[in-house]
Amino acid sequence: MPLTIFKVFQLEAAHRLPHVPPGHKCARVHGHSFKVEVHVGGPLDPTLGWVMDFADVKAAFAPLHEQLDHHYLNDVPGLDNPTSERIAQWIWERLQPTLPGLARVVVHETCTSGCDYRGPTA
Ligand SMILES: Nc1nc2c(c(=O)[nH]1)N=C([C@H](O)[C@H](O)COP(=O)(O)OP(=O)(O)OP(=O)(O)O)CN2
Ligand SMILES: [Zn+2]
Repeated sequence: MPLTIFKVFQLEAAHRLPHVPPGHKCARVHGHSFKVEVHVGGPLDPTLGWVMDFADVKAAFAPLHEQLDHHYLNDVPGLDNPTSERIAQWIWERLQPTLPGLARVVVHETCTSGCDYRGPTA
């Protein structure tokens, strides 16, 4: 990809990880201020001077933000085990059909941890 652009989204959500060993802190319900980066690659439009309008990235992500923000992620269909990895894949699968050039979905679960997903063929 010659150029990639990205947009960052913030979402507040709760989750628990149902398959961690007994006593693991993440077995308990807890919340995060997740940050999601959506990266889109492609050629530069010579007239507009951009890969894609940031507003189009925001519009594509909006229905997913609606499903995730201020929700208990374990209740979201397809997210019964909402690790950073599964959340990144979940977003990719739903975004890819409507966002040509999707290159990366990065989920920051905390300030220090997260997942960088570049699609199933990367
Ligand atoms: N590979 C993964 N490991 C963990 C995930 C995950 O999604 N993928 N998730 C968690 C927990 O949900 C937890 O909320 C985040 O874990 P952690 O980074 O350990 O959180 P801390 O804020 O306690 O981290 P410190 O930087 O050590 O303070 C666990 N593991
Ligand atoms: Zn967590």
